[in-house]
Amino acid sequence: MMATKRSVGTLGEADLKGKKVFVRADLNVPLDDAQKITDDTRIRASVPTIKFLLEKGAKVVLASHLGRPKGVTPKYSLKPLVPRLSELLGVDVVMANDCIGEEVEKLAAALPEGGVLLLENVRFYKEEEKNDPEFAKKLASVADLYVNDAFGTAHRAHASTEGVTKFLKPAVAGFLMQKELDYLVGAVANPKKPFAAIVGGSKVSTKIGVIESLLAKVDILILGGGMIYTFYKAQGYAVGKSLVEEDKLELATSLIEKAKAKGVSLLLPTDIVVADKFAPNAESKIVPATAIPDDWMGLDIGPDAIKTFNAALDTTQTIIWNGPMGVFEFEKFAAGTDAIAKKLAELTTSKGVTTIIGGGDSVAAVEKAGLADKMSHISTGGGASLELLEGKPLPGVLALDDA
Ligand SMILES: Nc1ncnc2c1ncn2[C@@H]1O[C@H](COP(=O)(O)OP(=O)(O)O)[C@@H](O)[C@H]1O
Ligand SMILES: O=C(OP(=O)(O)O)[C@H](O)COP(=O)(O)O
Repeated sequence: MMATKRSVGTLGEADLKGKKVFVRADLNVPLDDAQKITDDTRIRASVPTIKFLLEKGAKVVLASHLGRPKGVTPKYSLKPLVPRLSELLGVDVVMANDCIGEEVEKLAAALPEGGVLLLENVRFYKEEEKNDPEFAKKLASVADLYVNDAFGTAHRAHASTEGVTKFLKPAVAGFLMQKELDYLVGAVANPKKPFAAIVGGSKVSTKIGVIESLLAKVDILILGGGMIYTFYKAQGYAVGKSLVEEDKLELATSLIEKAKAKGVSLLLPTDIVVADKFAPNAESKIVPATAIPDDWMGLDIGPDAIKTFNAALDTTQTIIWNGPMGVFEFEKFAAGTDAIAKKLAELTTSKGVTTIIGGGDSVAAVEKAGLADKMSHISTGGGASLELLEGKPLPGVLALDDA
C-alpha cells in the first residue's frame, strides 16, 4: 500500500472566473553560468495547469523555488524564466521582486483575468523551508484558492507546499501532480519483476535513506554518481577528493549488509573516471574503484562498470532511474550517464521494459541525449518519485483536499 493518497481534489471543481489562484509549481530548472535555461522540462510540464486556469478566467499567482539558496541570492532568481514561461503560456508574465510584501500585494491586485504574476524564489526566505505559519499566511494572503502542481517538491513540507493549505481553500492538485501520482502509484505499485533501481546524483543525504526502503522492493540496485564514494569509503577504499558524506558511512555499511541479507544484487562501479579538478577541462583517467589516487576525484563511472550495469539491466522488466552517473554537464564525464540513458531507451523500445526517469538533472541528461520520448515515463521529481515509491507520505499531497 502506498502511504500517500492519490485521490486528491483536482481542478475544474471550483468556480475559477476572476479568482486569484496561488499555483505552486516546481520551476527548479537547471541554469548555466550565463543564467540560460539548459533544460525546460519542468516549465513545459507546468504549462497545462496554468493554461487551464487562464482559459477559465482566473488570475494566476505563480510560486516556485529554484536551487537551494541561503537567503537572497541573485544567482537563484526566477527572473531568467520569464521569457520562456511567457512564450509557452502566450501571455506576458509579470515578475515580482519578492514573494511576499507590499509590491506583491499591489501586483496581485492589479492582475487581469488571464494574467500571470510570477513571484520571486520562495526559498529566499528561510521561513519557506521551516514551514513557518506566518510566512505561509503571507503567501496565501494574495490569493483565493490553492493549486499544487509541484510534484518535484511534494516530498518537502514547506510553507508554499504544505503550510499554505491551512490558509487557502480549496487546496487541490494540478494536472501534473495528478498525472505523476496516477503513473507512479498506479504503474509502479506492483512492478513487473525483475525490478531494478539506479540511484546516482549528488544529493547523497537525501537519497541514501531511500535506498534502505528500496532494498525491500527491488531485485537489483545499481549505484553511481556522487553516491558511491560514501560506500567505497565505508568499505575502506581511498576516495581522494571525491564527494563523501562522512556521517553516512555506517549507514552505507549497513545497507551493503542488508542488501546481502535480502538477496538484492547491489552493484557498485568497479572502475571510475577520476579528474584532477572539478572542471570541464580537467585531466582525467580511468582507475579501478579500489585505486582512486589522492588529490583526484571521481566524476564518472568507468567502461567496465557500464558493461556490468548493462548486463544486469538486460535481465529486468521495470527500471527506475534517479540521479546521473557522473558530472554529465561536463562532456568528459558524461559517458556513464549517456550509456545508461541509451540502455534504458533500447530496453523500452525493443523489449517493452517499463522505464521511469525521475529528477531534474536525470531528466535533463535524458533530454540532452535526445532520448526522453523513448522512456515509459519521465517524472519531474527525483526525490519525490523515490519517496513515493518507498511508500512514504508526500506532505505536499497529504495537505490537499480529498477528492
Ligand atoms: N561523482 C560526482 N561528483 C559530484 N557530483 C556529481 C557526481 N556525479 C553526478 N554529480 C552531479 O549530480 C547532480 C545531480 O544530482 P541530483 O540533484 O541528486 O539528481 P536529480 O536532479 O536527477 O535528482 C548533477 O549536477 C551532477 O553533476
Ligand atoms: O530538484 C528537485 O528535486 P530532485 O533533484 O530530487 O528532482 C526539486 O525541485 C526539490 O528540490 P530540493 O531537493 O532542493 O528540495
